[in-house]
Amino acid sequence: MCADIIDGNTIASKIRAELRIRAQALAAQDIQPGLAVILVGDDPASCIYVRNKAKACKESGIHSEVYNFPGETPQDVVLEHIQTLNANPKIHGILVQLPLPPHFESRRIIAAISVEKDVDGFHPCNVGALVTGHALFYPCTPYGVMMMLKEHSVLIEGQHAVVVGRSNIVGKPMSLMLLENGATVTICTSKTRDLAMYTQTADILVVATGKPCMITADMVKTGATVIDVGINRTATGSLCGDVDFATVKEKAGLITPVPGGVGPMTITMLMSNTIEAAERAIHANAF
Ligand SMILES: Nc1nc(=O)c2c([nH]1)NC[C@@H]1CN(c3ccc(C(=O)N[C@@H](CCC(=O)O)C(=O)O)cc3)C=[N+]21
Ligand SMILES: [Mg+2]
Repeated sequence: MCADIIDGNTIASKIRAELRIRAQALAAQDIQPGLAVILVGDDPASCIYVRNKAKACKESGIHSEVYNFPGETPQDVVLEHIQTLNANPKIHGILVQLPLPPHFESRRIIAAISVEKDVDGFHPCNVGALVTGHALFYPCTPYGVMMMLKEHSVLIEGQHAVVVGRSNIVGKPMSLMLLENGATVTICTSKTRDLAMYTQTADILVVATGKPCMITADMVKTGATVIDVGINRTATGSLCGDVDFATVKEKAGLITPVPGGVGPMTITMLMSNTIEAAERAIHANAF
């Protein structure tokens, strides 16, 4: 068996074309969706992501502002800036690039973002809403994964989904979204005892551990859908995922590549959440 590839770039451009139409409809009402991105420090990977986000905004008709604070900025300065953005009617979405420098408490920073502008879906209120099935914003990476599954008509209801990774950004919300769609969900970590025993029974396997090539062909069921959320930079500067793509693609039914898989979808769903926030702001202002 040789897997079909789930092409993140192709699905992302299709969704972005739809988003541009929604942005044009907003423009006709004199509203331009606005996203503020806060970056603290100069981590090279974070800088690349933030640049990609700004570029995607431009392509989708979204106004974007990037605030790059020096790494040693006091937390209170950033908290105050978030308050200013919360009150700015031109800004519909606020994203604070993670990870933050060690002297920051990410929990406090995230909690300071207005719930209506939390396009990452990381605010505790939005996490609670997701848990109870009333999400305001789906976190961008798992949202992108769900769109990829939908685009390829992957059956979710009744299927066994195994998520490897338990982060607040990917693993936990991913598990909840698969559960919401009727999957039987198993959450593992990279340290799960006899991990292969679980992954071998997965109809849908989502891997987000940050451990390069940790999922090998022997760990995957023939015909499974394999989603690789990992982005690891090798010593030579190239990118690789958490899945050993070369061997797993010979056994899986569907598989995402790295790069060109989940990454472009993450940014696209950020654009989608920002446009959604701008559309909601019109209705809120109508009263
Ligand atoms: N508050 C916050 N929200 C995030 O959503 C967030 C974050 N912090 N911190 C970092 C992670 C990572 N992330 C990526 C987005 C796009 C690509 C992406 O476009 N990847 C390209 C390759 C890009 C490259 O060449 O490095 C691809 O996979 O094809 C990757 C990773 C968003 N994150
Ligand atoms: Mg995200």
